Amino acid sequence: MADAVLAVRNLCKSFGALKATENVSLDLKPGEIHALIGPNGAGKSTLIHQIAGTLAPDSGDIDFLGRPVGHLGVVERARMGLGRSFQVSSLAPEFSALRNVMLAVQSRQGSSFRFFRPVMGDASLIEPAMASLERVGLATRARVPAAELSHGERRQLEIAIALALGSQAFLLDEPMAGMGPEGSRSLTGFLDRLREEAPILLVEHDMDAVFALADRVSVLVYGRIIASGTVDQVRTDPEVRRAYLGDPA
Ligand SMILES: Nc1ncnc2c1ncn2[C@@H]1O[C@H](COP(=O)(O)OP(=O)(O)OP(=O)(O)O)[C@@H](O)[C@H]1O
Repeated sequence: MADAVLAVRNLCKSFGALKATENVSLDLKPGEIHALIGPNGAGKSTLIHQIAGTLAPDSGDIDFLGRPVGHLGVVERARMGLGRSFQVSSLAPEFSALRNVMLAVQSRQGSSFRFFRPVMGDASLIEPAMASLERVGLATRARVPAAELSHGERRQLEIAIALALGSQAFLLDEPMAGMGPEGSRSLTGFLDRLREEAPILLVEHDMDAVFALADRVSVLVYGRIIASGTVDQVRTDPEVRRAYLGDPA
């Protein structure tokens, strides 16, 4: 798949006798949301960990932006623009939204000579940080401490940070977790726009969100992908209905 941003081929990972990832192949193309769904314990998080680099696969290949990344650590993959978000919160709650993003811009610039300079007065940090906040629709909330933002706004702030760090693809593990119906709806609208910034591999149990957002859906059961296709293809697949969605008949 020449134009895939992310390509996973024949990935395998066992924990003792348990095959948590069994020969999984999938890809992520520019501009798309590819949802990964499946019952509890299917191996979704284990797969995301292997792609992000926090867990080593037993075998298989991972290519990102056309380069093999399987041998790289999590920090190197993140530096290349593989952005994982929402499970390990990187926010400093007492700092404003702006300051949180400025710290990300500063770490991307990686210039240690800035160390003794006050972050808040530094125009070369403010401009790109405000631009990231604007991209996620949080510019008007720039001065609000992260702790005072709503749950959904904190998700947006995490994405602004990921964008400031140069993310070229997002690995989102259950972004809707802990959100009420209104929060879920507004985060769904946000993710719908975010795909234009970078494609998203989305692990999510909220089927309303998945069916509203996904260009493609892959269904993972006991570590294996049992179906992959459009929302309609997957929804009507008899094996998927049996194994996961529940057949009303
Ligand atoms: N470090 C580990 N050591 C041993 N077994 C593990 C480890 N991590 C995960 N597992 C097992 O691997 C399987 C897949 O777990 P995983 O958390 O990836 O599933 P999941 O699809 O993300 O589940 P959920 O939807 O509940 O988050 C489970 O049986 C789990 O108990």
